[in-house]
Amino acid sequence: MTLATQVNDQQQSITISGLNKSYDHTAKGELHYILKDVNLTIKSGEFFVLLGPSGCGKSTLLNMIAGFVSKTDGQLKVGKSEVEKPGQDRAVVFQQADASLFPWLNVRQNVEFGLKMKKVDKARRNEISSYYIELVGLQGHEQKYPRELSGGMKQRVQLARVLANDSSILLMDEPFGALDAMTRRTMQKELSHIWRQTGKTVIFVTHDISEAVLLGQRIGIMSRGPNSKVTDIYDVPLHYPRDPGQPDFIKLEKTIQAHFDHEYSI
Ligand SMILES: Nc1ncnc2c1ncn2[C@@H]1O[C@H](COP(=O)(O)OP(=O)(O)OP(=O)(O)O)[C@@H](O)[C@H]1O
Repeated sequence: MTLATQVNDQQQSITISGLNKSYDHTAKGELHYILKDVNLTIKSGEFFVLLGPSGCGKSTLLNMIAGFVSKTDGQLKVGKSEVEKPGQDRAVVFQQADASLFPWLNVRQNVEFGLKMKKVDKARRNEISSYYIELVGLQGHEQKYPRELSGGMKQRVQLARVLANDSSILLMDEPFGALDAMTRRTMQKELSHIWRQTGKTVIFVTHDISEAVLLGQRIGIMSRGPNSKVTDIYDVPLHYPRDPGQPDFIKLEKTIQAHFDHEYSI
């Protein structure tokens, strides 16, 4: 089965220019910036990784793109439109799948939830959910409830639901951070495979250099906060699927590690 008509129909890039975010003021009454002068363009269909130390503002930036958090000033556009609120073109995958799955719905019902809200008819819902359940490797588990699933399986349900809703942009906030190493590696492989199959735009937040090099076409490095911004962008000129044992992979990992070592040594 192919759902090719369902994807790639909303191609749009993300343009961020002079973007600032402040929640409060300093003692002198000046704005205290979490993010200051963020400039970034993410191409449609790109797999872009945001990498930075804990607390630098990665989630804040992702949530601003999602429309959950408002900007203080600057420009943040998806396609030609300024982001002002959440939209169906953007979907967020959180670190904890538990918070986003409905415990009273089984796997298929969770995956179909958004489609039902959009009043997609039952036969089509079934077709779409079957496709994505298979894509994330959950066939045979359709009737199970979240409490009967492992952490990795729940994360797959979250991913299948987001894919079924057909947002063109996936915003992923450390989605595999809570998984054990083996499950995490499997999920990374599957996500990379799914991205290559669907052509969606992915913005993936992590503080794990190896994960960034494994998945991203480009890696945006965020500086330590406050006044955090994207200071450097690394291209990852490695073919997929990538092998973390490969010399060029290790070399890039080391280069990025040296970047952080340098920043923290000053
Ligand atoms: N609602 C809020 N009000 C005030 N400050 C906030 C709020 N949300 C986040 N912050 C602050 O913004 C900064 C960036 O937080 P954010 O969660 O974006 O960082 P992060 O890079 O995603 O961190 P981590 O990798 O640890 O998840 C932190 O100093 C945090 O305390």
